[in-house]
Formats: sequence, structure tokens, C-alpha cells
Amino acid sequence: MASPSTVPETPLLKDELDIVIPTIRNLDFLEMWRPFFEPYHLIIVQDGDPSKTIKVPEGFDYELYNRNDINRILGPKASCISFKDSACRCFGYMVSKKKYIFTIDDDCFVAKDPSGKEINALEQHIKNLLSPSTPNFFNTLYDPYREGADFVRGYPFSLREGVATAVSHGLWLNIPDYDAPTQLVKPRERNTRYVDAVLSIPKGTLFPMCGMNLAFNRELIGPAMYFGLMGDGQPVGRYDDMWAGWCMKVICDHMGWGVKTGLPYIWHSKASNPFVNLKKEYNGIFWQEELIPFFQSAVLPKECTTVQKCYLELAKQVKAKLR
Ligand SMILES: O=c1ccn([C@@H]2O[C@H](COP(=O)(O)OP(=O)(O)O[C@H]3O[C@@H](CO)[C@H](O)[C@H]3O)[C@@H](O)[C@H]2O)c(=O)[nH]1
Ligand SMILES: [Mn+2]
Repeated sequence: MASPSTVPETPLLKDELDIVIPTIRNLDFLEMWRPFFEPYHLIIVQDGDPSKTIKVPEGFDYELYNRNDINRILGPKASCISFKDSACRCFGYMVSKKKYIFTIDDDCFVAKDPSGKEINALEQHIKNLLSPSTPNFFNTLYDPYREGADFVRGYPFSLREGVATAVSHGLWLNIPDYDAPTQLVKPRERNTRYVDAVLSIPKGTLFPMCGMNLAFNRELIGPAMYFGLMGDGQPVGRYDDMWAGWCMKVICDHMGWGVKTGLPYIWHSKASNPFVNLKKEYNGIFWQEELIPFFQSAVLPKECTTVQKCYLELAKQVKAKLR
């Protein structure tokens, strides 16, 4: 019998978490993530031409879905899954049967922290999701549940239990997730700043959710994580994750759940073409100036006791106020 010291540590949430990857390129990046990802089940959503063969590196346990699969499974409803846009990833959230989801882009690699240690982004997301959030009162020493930190003087004891964490939003070293105008004026800017913090986004505050390094509790907030319809035939692009983030945050605030941002970092390697991105984002840059005030003022009635009811109510308000 193996002695306790040799028994391999079972990766956290090994059978309760799926890793969802949208791809229109290839999956070579998985080699670098192998030590961290291999124990987990992958759901690969292949975008673009379904006749193209996507090679999954040996040793990974995965499901792979292309557009033909999406059309077969959803029939006429397949039109709600974006085509030729990373928003297609939310199909993976739908077919998953697990409690947690981690989604990552195929141009995101393992980053190193300032000490040079490789960052297990998945492990950090799991820690973020399994520990409470503090959206109702800001803790100036950041994450109070972290080793070596705590609540500071003046923090109400009645609030120190925190609330359930629904979403963990990770960040990116190297290529930051800038919009096209910013990328055009700062083409060589790279993010080299590693901020060693995890923050709860305060209740009542929206934020720009990026889908490239993101984890969430699918059982809690899954129905609100629909990534807006973008890509082929749509007037706006690169607002899929933003849309989901705004809907999700309004609903989390209403349901009393938390959203965290900060660690973990990944290394984002490819800058997408800013001119192509400008065309995709152009309408969205105007659209969001109308959208944000809508989401900031959205109120969900107390009868909305489930995420589904919240989302349907939000949809009703969108239809009434945003068309
Ligand atoms: O038509 C497409 C284009 C891309 N993908 C896959 O989606 C991700 C992200 O693609 P990419 O790295 O090219 O785009 P970025 O600008 O860096 O991504 C940021 O913008 C958001 C787009 O809304 C995205 O979530 C952010 O990370 C890769 O895995 C591509 O392979 C696709 O499936 N279909
Ligand atoms: Mn990218």
C-alpha cells in the first residue's frame, strides 16, 4: 500500500469541473498546460469549418463538438450559438454536466509569477470559487480568506462569513485584453505587472468580463452565462463575454452571490488584429454607452428567486427598453 507521502494528491474538483475551450486554430497550447489540465475533462468547441480536423494531444479526456454537432443537437435553436466567434464556447457550458466550468482561449499559456514559479491558473480559480466573496463591504487587505490575510479593523463581524462565489475572473500577462482603439494607439503595450491580489467586485458595480481566463460555478450561475450572439451575420463582435458579464453581475447582486477578479494570471500570447477587431467592435463602442446605464439601473423583483427567472425578467426589460 502506498504510504501517505506517495499517494498523489487528487486534483481539486477533478470530477466536478469541465474545461471548455473554443478553438478555430489548434490545441498545441495544451502541451504546456498538461500537468495542470490532464486530470480534467475537456469540452472542446470547434468553431469555423466543421470539416477541418482538430487534433487533440494524446492523453486528454475530452468531448469535441463542431458546427455539425451543434446543429444536430440544437436543431433550429442552433442559431443562438455564435458561429465564427469565441462566443461559441457557451455551447460547452450547456453540454457540460459538471458543477464548475473553467474556460480558456487556445492562445493562453502558463504564466510565471514574480518568483519564476509556473502558475497553476486552474488551481487558483478553484480556490477563488471555493472561498467566499465579500461584495457587501470592501476589505482593504483584499481577500480576507487568503493565507496570511484577514479582515481589517472596522470590518463588520456580521459580514465576515461572506457570500458564495459564483465567478472567478482571471487576468493576463503580455497581451492585455484591450479594445481595438486602445490596441491601435498602443500596439506595443504589454502587461508586465503582476498584482498579487484577488478582489471581490463590490455589489452594484459592473465590470468588463473577459472570457479568456474565466471560471464559474455552473450550478449557481450557469443559466446567466450565455455569451451574447456575435460572429457571422451579427452587427457586433467581441462583446459576447461583456454581455454575459453584465447580465451575470446584475443577477449575482440580486441573488446575493459574489464575483472575484485578479489572480490567476495566464500568459496571453497572440494579439488579434486590431483593424479586424475595430470592425467587429465598432457598433459595440456606441451600443455599450446605452447598455451600461441600462444594466446599472436594472432592478429585478423579489419574485425572481432563481437565475432562470432573473434572466427571463432581464430579457423582458431588454426587449422593452433596449430595442
Ligand atoms: O472566430 C473565432 C475566433 C476565435 N475563436 C477562438 O476564441 C478564442 C479567442 O480568440 P482570439 O485569441 O483570436 O481573440 P482575442 O481577441 O485574443 O480574444 C478576446 O476577445 C474575446 C472575444 O470575444 C475573447 O474571449 C477574448 O479572449 C481562441 O480560443 C480562438 O481559437 C473562435 O472559436 N472563433
Ligand atoms: Mn487571444
